[in-house]
Amino acid sequence: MRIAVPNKGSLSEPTVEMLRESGYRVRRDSKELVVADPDNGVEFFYLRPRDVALYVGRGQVDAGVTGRDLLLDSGSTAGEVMGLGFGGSTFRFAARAGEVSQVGDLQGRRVATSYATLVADHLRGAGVDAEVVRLDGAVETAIMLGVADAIADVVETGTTLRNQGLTVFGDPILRSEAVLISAPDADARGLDVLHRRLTGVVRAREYVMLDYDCPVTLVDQAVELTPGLESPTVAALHDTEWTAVRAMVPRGRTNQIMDELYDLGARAILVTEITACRL
Ligand SMILES: Nc1ncnc2c1ncn2[C@@H]1O[C@H](COP(=O)(O)OP(=O)(O)OP(=O)(O)O)[C@@H](O)[C@H]1O
Ligand SMILES: O=P(O)(O)OC[C@H]1O[C@H](OP(=O)(O)OP(=O)(O)O)[C@H](O)[C@@H]1O
Ligand SMILES: [Mg+2]
Repeated sequence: MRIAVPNKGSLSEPTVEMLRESGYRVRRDSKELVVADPDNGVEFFYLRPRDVALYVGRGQVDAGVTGRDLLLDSGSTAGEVMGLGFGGSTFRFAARAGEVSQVGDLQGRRVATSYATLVADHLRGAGVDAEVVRLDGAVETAIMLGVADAIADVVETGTTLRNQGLTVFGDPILRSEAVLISAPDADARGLDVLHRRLTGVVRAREYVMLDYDCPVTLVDQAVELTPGLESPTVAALHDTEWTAVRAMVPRGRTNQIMDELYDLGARAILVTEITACRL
């Protein structure tokens, strides 16, 4: 089983971290390009994020991690297996405020981007005939320097656009995140294990483990707030008027649930991270 991993850029470190949490061997320094993990029967290839989809699409590696936007721009036949919940961004058009306000206004004009295939496909789909100017990066500057009338680029916080006095227009072209991709003829067993392990980490990040003590008389109300997955663990305490409850709760609601439990009368409410799981 061969797996491609981004060697640089925004997706690299979070991917390495996720693979580590999934029990795989990862590189020790950023110059290592190939890492053998014989215990798991895997070889990792650290490649440019943009090249991952090409290798996977040609079947030279079985699977890889890249951005959905990079996958679509590559034109590769690799397929998306799952979203990994990090590296989130939107892909958007932007221009100087007032100059271009909808995609139709791009007719006959110039759009700078590092994602030329993705943008050309989108413009074609919208029936707009515009010149796509392919740049390597820092595309926000292309308007100021007179190379383009608009840009299409990754927007995460929007800081880069704001700094250049640019405003987004039109609907987002794409919502992207890091994705696991696979070759059509990938090693099915290896891919299955990888998929399951990554899912275990992605799901674990969506939850935390909550432990608390609750008066026995209130336990039914408490477990309504923390129903867990199948059912919460309810265990006896030495003091028979109290009981201990343990349940997974959605991470995003942790503090709200803690407040509600406290108001109800629960005490010693503790939150613990879950690093991996099989649900
Ligand atoms: N703030 C961000 N800037 C750029 N890409 C981002 C950002 N957040 C998430 N991404 C995602 O990272 C991928 C691009 O990674 P890539 O390594 O090519 O560029 P990068 O992170 O901008 O690195 P660099 O430009 O320094 O080489 C895309 O899938 C993109 O959606
Ligand atoms: O919305 P923001 O949080 O500002 O992030 C988006 C910016 O970050 C990336 O640039 P990067 O730093 O990778 O430089 P590059 O354009 O040279 O790739 C991307 O191309 C945008 O310019
Ligand atoms: Mg970049």
